[in-house]
Amino acid sequence: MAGHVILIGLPGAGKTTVGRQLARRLQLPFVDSDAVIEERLGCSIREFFEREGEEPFRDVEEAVLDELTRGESCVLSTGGGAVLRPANRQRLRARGRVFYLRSTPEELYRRLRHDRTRPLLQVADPLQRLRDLYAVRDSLYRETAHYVIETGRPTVATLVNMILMQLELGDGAPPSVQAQAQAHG
Ligand SMILES: Nc1ncnc2c1ncn2[C@@H]1O[C@H](COP(=O)(O)OP(=O)(O)OP(=O)(O)O)[C@@H](O)[C@H]1O
Ligand SMILES: O=C(O)C1=C[C@@H](O)[C@@H](O)[C@H](O)C1
Ligand SMILES: [Mg+2]
Repeated sequence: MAGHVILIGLPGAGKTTVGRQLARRLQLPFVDSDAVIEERLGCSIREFFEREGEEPFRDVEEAVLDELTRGESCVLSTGGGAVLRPANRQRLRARGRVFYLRSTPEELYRRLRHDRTRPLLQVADPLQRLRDLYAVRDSLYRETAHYVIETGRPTVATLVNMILMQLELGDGAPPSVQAQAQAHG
């Protein structure tokens, strides 16, 4: 199977965790755009955010996403904010099969409540922050994605299988089949 498999979703959605296992199953390289960005910046995203602010970070992110989606086929785990810029949304959708790993803000909070690495969540009320991010971004993820995968209950291994199943359905799968498969989440 040629082409990029691209995972999008909020912080904690499982893009890195699911992406690594999926890449193993597909025998494709796994690439985490946040890791590539940090390599390029020579510091953590958190440090860069604190020093330079969000827009300079988004500029680097857009350039890296453009580069990675023009490169060799891989499973690409994107940063949570990758869908914020229209140019990113168009490129991701045009250059790969895009999966939105969807979770509720409450579930994401349970997964990340002890995390100190995600800059957007270093606030007094991280749950409210996740709710705010979800309110803004859910529609952007849906607009970008070819498939929505509900991640609340299945194990990571099951999620990987669900994605593999969707990939085997291929580009020509009728919307009703896709919707049915989505509903199994
Ligand atoms: N489907 C899942 N069920 C339960 N826990 C999960 C699931 N997916 C991921 N996790 C856990 O949630 C945490 C965050 O997962 P992960 O780092 O993969 O998210 P991410 O989408 O890559 O986040 P970010 O956008 O911040 O990089 C990890 O501790 C991971 O083990
Ligand atoms: O949700 C976001 O906007 C972000 C998520 C992370 O993956 C990083 O890309 C960065 O911390 C920004
Ligand atoms: Mg990640």
